[in-house]
Amino acid sequence: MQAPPARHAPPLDRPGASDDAELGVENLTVRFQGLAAIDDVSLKMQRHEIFGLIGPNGAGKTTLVNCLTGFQKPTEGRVMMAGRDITGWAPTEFRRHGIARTFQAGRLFPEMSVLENAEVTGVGLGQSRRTAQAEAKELLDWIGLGDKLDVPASALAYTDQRRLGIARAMMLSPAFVLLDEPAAGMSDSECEDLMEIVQAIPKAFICGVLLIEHNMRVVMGICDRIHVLDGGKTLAEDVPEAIQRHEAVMAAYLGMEA
Ligand SMILES: Nc1ncnc2c1ncn2[C@@H]1O[C@H](COP(=O)(O)OP(=O)(O)OP(=O)(O)O)[C@@H](O)[C@H]1O
Repeated sequence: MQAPPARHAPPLDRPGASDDAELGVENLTVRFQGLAAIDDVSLKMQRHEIFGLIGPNGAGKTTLVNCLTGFQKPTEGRVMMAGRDITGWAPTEFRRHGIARTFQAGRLFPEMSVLENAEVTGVGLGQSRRTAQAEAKELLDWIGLGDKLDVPASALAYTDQRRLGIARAMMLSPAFVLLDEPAAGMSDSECEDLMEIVQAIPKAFICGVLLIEHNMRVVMGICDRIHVLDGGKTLAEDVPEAIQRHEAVMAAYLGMEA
């Protein structure tokens, strides 16, 4: 893989997206037919860090990310960026203001080429085709897909589909990117590659990363801080070394892969 290009997110071209902007939720609750998928959770992340979000299946991780990207309206509480209440925004507004995400299921356009998949994101966000293509090529090169630009997304290996999902999310240099289980189904060496990519993002793009991941080697290896959810509630938030020693966290994960 090539070294990441020295690119920087233009800091003030989006409302609230200054270098020290924070993204977070305050007293967030999401109920589905009475069940609290998220129960009074508060957290805050910054643009220079990799922030892990972990918890057993059904803990509420995806629901929280859906709230942080406009895909889910909270029942109570607020979503905040740089001190601004952005709770009611639609997903496209979140994306236009520099909050991007990947999806567990990929959501690629299978018949379109790798390059077109990234390019179409830029065009959808208002770039000219030429600008979008140039940025897409640069990003795809960086992420290790530079030799597969013309390959249809459907023909990509699973891990390459994940890379393409990340490249698409990085179009227009977001201020924050939320990665939903990027290492799922990857081998150890593929995980190493992925960790290198994710680790480069905060410095190369001045972009905070929120990482949902079940692979504890990945989470403990690259996160600056980790927030643990269990049954929709915050169980702990701390640096990886402390989370690994946290008794309630260990109990919640008992029997799970460590
Ligand atoms: N649209 C929905 N309607 C009803 N219940 C939902 C909906 N989305 C999520 N839930 C429920 O909310 C809870 C939290 O789900 P969520 O997918 O956020 O957890 P998760 O931590 O991401 O789990 P996993 O690790 O398995 O992806 C679960 O009990 C789930 O069944």
